Amino acid sequence: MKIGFIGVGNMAKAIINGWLTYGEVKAQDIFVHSAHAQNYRKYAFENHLEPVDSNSELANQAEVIFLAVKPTVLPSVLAEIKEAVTTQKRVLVSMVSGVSLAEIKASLGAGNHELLRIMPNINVELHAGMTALAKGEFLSEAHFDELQGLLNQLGKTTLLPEKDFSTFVALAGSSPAFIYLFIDAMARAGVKYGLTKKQATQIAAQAVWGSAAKVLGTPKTPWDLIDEVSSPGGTTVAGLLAMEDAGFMSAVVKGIDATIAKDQEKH
Ligand SMILES: NC(=O)C1=CN([C@@H]2O[C@H](COP(=O)(O)OP(=O)(O)OC[C@H]3O[C@@H](n4cnc5c(N)ncnc54)[C@H](OP(=O)(O)O)[C@@H]3O)[C@@H](O)[C@H]2O)C=CC1
Ligand SMILES: O=C(O)[C@@H]1CCC=N1
Repeated sequence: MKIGFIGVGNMAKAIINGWLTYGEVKAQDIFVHSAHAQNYRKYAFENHLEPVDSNSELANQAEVIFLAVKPTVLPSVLAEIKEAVTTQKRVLVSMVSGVSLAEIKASLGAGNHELLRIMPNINVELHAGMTALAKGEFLSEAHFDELQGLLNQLGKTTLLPEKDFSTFVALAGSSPAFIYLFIDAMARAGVKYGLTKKQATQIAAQAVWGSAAKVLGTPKTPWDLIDEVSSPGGTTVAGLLAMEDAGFMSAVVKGIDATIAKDQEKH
């Protein structure tokens, strides 16, 4: 399957790098175009991908087209590729946050366009991603199975109604940044008590990684696990109560609220 990427920024590169690392998709089957020739040509050259001169030419060459541009750029991109997508019956996969399948369909005009909306996160590069999928009404089962198979190789996927995509953006699309913030805050506290930033960051990141693995591998709830770590009269409960006193849980929920509100703003 020949796969094209319109936009080769952070998210597109994470997906492409994830596939290339384990050879799931051949480099010569990946076509790329972005706003600046020096960017997409350099990346294509370094990774033996196929650079293409325009969005419309990419739509002529690739059977499946991943839309990996910012929401504000999407309307002009869809206008450029509309003819090729319609006449050549291309499959479109949009990872653009806040833009529904209905909006994409409306921009493309008449035709039974095969569409898939996805919301990946940056961890796909390490095959530890979390990606939501919403099928367009005309997407064939065969194309859906093939694309889900490719995305499953990059981590976990889940089918999700589009109405829940904004919540998913907060919990998985944007949340790596929130978790980096938590790791950095822990590490900074380590520095306060004399550790080097490098060592403190490694210690905090390993603790987060192991804790996430534990949550994923047990039927117990996080609350059960919190109790297992909290010895009576011990250090953990003292730390937990001080964090809650400073509003830890409501700070997290406020961050999620703001992320969802931003995703739902019209562009
Ligand atoms: N970053 C993330 O973790 C996630 C991002 N997303 C979504 O993915 C999309 C891309 O995000 P991200 O990769 O972070 O953004 P970046 O800013 O890193 O990349 C945007 C890309 O769009 C390209 N571009 C801009 N204008 C055009 C155009 N007219 N035609 C073709 N390409 C164009 C840019 O080109 P150039 O490089 O040449 O300037 C760049 O490669 C967004 O909609 C975002 O919501 C979804 C989930 C997670
Ligand atoms: O910040 C953003 O808008 C995108 C969506 C999810 C992650 N990055």
